[in-house]
Amino acid sequence: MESTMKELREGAPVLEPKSNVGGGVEDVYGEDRATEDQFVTSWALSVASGVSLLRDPRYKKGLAFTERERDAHYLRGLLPPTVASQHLQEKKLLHNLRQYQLPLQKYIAIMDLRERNERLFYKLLIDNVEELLPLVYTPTVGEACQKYASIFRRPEGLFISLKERGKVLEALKNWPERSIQVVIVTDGERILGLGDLGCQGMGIPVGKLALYTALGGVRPSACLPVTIDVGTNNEDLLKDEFYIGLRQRRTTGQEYADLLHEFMNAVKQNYGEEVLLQFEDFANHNAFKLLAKYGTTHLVFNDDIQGTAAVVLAGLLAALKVAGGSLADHTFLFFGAGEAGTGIAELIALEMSKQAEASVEETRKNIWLVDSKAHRHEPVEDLLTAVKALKPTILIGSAGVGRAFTKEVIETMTSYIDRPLIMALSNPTSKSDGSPFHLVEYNSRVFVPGQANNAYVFPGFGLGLVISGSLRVHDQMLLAALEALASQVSPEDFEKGLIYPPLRNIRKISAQVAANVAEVDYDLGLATRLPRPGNVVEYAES
Ligand SMILES: NC(=O)C1=CN([C@@H]2O[C@H](COP(=O)(O)OP(=O)(O)OC[C@H]3O[C@@H](n4cnc5c(N)ncnc54)[C@H](OP(=O)(O)O)[C@@H]3O)[C@@H](O)[C@H]2O)C=CC1
Ligand SMILES: CC(=O)C(=O)O
Ligand SMILES: [Mg+2]
Repeated sequence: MESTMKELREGAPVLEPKSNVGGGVEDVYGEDRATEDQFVTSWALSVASGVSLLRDPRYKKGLAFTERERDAHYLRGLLPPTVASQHLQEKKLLHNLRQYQLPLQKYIAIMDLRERNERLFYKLLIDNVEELLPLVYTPTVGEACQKYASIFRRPEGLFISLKERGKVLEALKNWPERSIQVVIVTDGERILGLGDLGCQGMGIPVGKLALYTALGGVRPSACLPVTIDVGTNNEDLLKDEFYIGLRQRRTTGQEYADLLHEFMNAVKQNYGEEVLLQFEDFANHNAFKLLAKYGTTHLVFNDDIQGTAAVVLAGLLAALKVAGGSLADHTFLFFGAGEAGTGIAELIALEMSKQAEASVEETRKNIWLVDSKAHRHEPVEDLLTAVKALKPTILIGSAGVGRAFTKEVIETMTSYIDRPLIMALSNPTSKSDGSPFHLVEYNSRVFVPGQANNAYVFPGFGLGLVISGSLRVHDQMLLAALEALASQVSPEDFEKGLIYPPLRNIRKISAQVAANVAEVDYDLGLATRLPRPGNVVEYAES
């Protein structure tokens, strides 16, 4: 004991970065085990101790510091005598959180926890994912973005505005972490279904990256949330005296492209070829262009287009296991022909062409998309007329418009098919048919509506790219990811009418998704972390 104490006081034993399988993902900082109730060595530039340790959100444990840690880290007298387990801290926090009436109050409380005690935040999120996901993520994060200026306490993530033109690399270098593996970037123009929230869109990359850690196991310090601020066309924000972003209308054209280009190149220059850049909540007119432009030079992934597509197709494949038949037996109608709708439609067409050995052009013929103007059909007035005319057997909502799937629409579908498949994807609740949904009790039976959300795939997908050191995203990886997700739906889930596995299993699901994605990376020769691990699932789980 004496010698251990001495060792710790004189500086904890140096952790040798282990070159474990593939290299580059070794847990030098102990973060991968961050939620375990374990002895903490507080690595910073120097070993933090005393008051500075108690104030360090990454290493502090509050009352959970053990007697041994209190001696080793000069904490004697700075804490009350009780040593509380992490489990007890978690119980107290959950109790406190449940006292708040409003979801936004809960959001503020949980994000405050993240600022105070990162380990406890992630532990809480991991253990209570079903309860807390709607706070950290959709729908509450949408409200938080709308009210971002008024609840703003301290900056989170990196803000790259037009003021940083020519200095983007400098701004990246100001970020305290060096080993970044995942960047999520938004320009705030299409935040969920809420439209242009400008600089206040930052809540989205921050929330999604919290899920990268909690759901996908990527260490927090390797995650970088970024908001590109090129102005906003939201008149209310421009008039709001508390607005935190650039007070000008959105820059477009060359100026926009130049800032994005400088950013994309600076990220690659600073963090290397294998850094994953996830585009999130860009408006339609930029999202497809950016993905096409940078898909060949960077490791980029658009969650709204690609992640959503993988999740929805996984749900369809799972549903077909119950309903029988194949994708080709169905007529698809999308309400909303944007990033989500067309992304899903294209992936369905690709999978159908694989299954039916037909051309993608041919398989697209069973898929219809409706926006506020109709196309390749006599113009139709509304969704109901479209349903009557096309008789879809699968209806997917991705228009960001609320209350569109009326009783009449559903009843029309049930008039020609016993069990239509209906997926309401739009977010958040105020702009949708209500994802996530409440339980429904009917004829003494309780129905649990599933939530088709890209959170089922992106954390595992990103982890797969990270652990294999992928250089590019390929459609085959999306197919591999969705197959992994669909395979996780158990007979018990089907029994309950579910086509997605419960979110409480999400870390296991993410590991499976990651493993499938990494396997494709290796197969396609796009992986740089060599040698290829023997058991990729175990590797992802580790
Ligand atoms: N569940 C999930 O995982 C995901 C959900 N989403 C949600 O899906 C929604 C759409 O996102 P995204 O596709 O990226 O957005 P886009 O802006 O790219 O697309 C929206 C589409 O809806 C159409 N639309 C808008 N208003 C109407 C209307 N009144 N009637 C018919 N069509 C309409 C638009 O076309 P036009 O304006 O020309 O009519 C456009 O085709 C959002 O609510 C978003 O939050 C997105 C990604 C993932
Ligand atoms: C879930 C998501 O990515 C969206 O609604 O934009
Ligand atoms: Mg999104």
